[in-house]
Amino acid sequence: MTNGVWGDVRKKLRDVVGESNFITWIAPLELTGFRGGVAQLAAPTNFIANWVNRNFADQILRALNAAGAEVHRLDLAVQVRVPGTRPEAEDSPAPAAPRAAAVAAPQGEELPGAPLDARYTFDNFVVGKPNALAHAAARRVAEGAAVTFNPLFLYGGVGLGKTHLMHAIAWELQARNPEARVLYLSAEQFMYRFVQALREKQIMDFKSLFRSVDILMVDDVQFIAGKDSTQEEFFHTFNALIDQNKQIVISADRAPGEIKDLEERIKSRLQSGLVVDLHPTDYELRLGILQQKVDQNRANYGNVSIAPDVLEFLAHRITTNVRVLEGALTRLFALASLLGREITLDMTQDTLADILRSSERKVTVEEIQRKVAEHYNVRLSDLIGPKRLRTIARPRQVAMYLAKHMTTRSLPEIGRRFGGRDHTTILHGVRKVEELRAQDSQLSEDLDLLRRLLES
Ligand SMILES: Nc1ncnc2c1ncn2[C@@H]1O[C@H](COP(=O)(O)OP(=O)(O)OP(=O)(O)O)[C@@H](O)[C@H]1O
Repeated sequence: MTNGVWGDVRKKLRDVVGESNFITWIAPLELTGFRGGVAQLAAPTNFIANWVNRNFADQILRALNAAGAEVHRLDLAVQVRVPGTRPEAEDSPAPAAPRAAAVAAPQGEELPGAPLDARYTFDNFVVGKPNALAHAAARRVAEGAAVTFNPLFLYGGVGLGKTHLMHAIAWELQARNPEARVLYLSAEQFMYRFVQALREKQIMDFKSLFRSVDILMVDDVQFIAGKDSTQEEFFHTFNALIDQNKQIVISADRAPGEIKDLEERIKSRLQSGLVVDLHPTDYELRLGILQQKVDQNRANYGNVSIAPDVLEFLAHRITTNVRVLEGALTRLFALASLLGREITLDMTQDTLADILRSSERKVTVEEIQRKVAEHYNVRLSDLIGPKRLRTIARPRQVAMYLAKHMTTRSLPEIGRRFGGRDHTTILHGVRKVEELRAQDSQLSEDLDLLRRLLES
C-alpha cells in the first residue's frame, strides 16, 4: 500500500515543488507506514528531516490526502543510511550542500545556497499597501542596475513574505543575467557552512567562495545573534562585499536595532542601507492573496467551486499571517475536492474551526482604552472618568464602539469597565459612533487605524 501511494505522491510532488527541490528534498524520503492518521516518513539526515518538515510538510500532506491516504500529520524520522555510505552524526551541523541549491555559479565552484521555491516569484507576489515599499525595493534590486542601497534589509513578522521576496529577487536576477553569481541562503545555513569549513580546515575556501558572489542574500539573520564567531565571520563577509560594491539583501523578523545579542557593529552595518518593513496584512491584501491562491489551488485540485462570501470571511477572520491563510484555503480545497462539493461558508466554519479559534485575537477592553487614549492624546483616567468635555467624550465613545465590536463583552460588562456606566450609556456611545462614521471620514480613518493597531 505504502509503495503504491508513495509512487503517486512523489510524482505529484515533483510537479508541485519543482525538479530541483524534488531531487534535493523529496527523493531521499521513504514512506514507511501509516498509523492513526499519521504518515511516517524516513529521511537520511536530521537536516533533511527538519527542512522537509519546515518547508514541504503541507505539500506532502496535501498530496498524500489527494492520493487517498487519510492523514493529518507527518512524522519524519531519521533512518540509518544505506550500507556503505559514509556515516553522518545525527546532530551533524554540516549537511552536504544540497545539489539543487546551487545558484548559477559560472566561475567554477558551486555556490552553497538554499533551494529556491518555484512559486516564490514576483508574479505570484500580491502587492498591497502593507508591503508596497518592500516590494518596490526588492524589484529595484532585482533589476540588477547600479547598487543604490546596500544592504537592503527587509523585516517583518512571521509569514509576511520576506522569504518570498528574496526568492523572487534571486529568480529575477538569474533570469536577467544567468552569469550573475547569486547566492541565497538562510543565516542558519551560513553558520552550518562556516562550522563545516572550520571543522574541515577549509576556512580560506569558505572566505573566498562567499567573497566571490555578486549578490548575497541571507534570510532570517536574527539566527546568528549570540553566535559569536559566526557573527564575526558574517561581519567580515559583509564588509568585503560592500567594499566591492556587491549587493547584499538581508531579512529578519525585526529591525536591526531590535535584534537582541547582535553585535553593535553589525547592527549599524545593517542599518546603513535601506531598511524596509513588511507591515501586517490588511483586509484588502489578504483578499487579494486569497484570490491568487484560489487559482493556484485550482491547478492542484481541479475546478472546485467556492461560494462568493468565503474569501471575504477568511480575509476578515484570519489576520495572523499569510501562511495560515494559505493553509486554511488548501484544507478547504482538499476537502471539497475529496467530497466533490462546493466550498460554502458553513463548510468553511466547520472545517476551519481550530484555525478560526486560534487566530481570534483576544483584544481586551483595557487594551482598547489604552490605545484610544494614546491615539487621541488624552489621559486614560479621563477616558474612563466622568469628565464630559467633548475632547474626552468623543474618544470615550470611540473606545466604547471598539469594545462592542472587537470583544465579546456585553454592554453591562463594558459599562463596568468604563467607570461603572450604565449599559444604555454604552449603547448610546456605540450608536453615536456608528452614525458619525458614515459622515466623518477622519473618524472612519481613526477607527480603521485603531482596529489595525489592536489586531496586530
Ligand atoms: N504578498 C504576498 N503574495 C503572495 N503570497 C504571499 C505574500 N506574502 C506572503 N505570501 C505567502 O505566504 C507564505 C509565507 O511567506 P514567507 O515564507 O515569505 O514569509 P516570511 O516572512 O519569510 O516568514 P518567516 O518569518 O516565517 O520566515 C508563503 O507561501 C508566501 O508565498
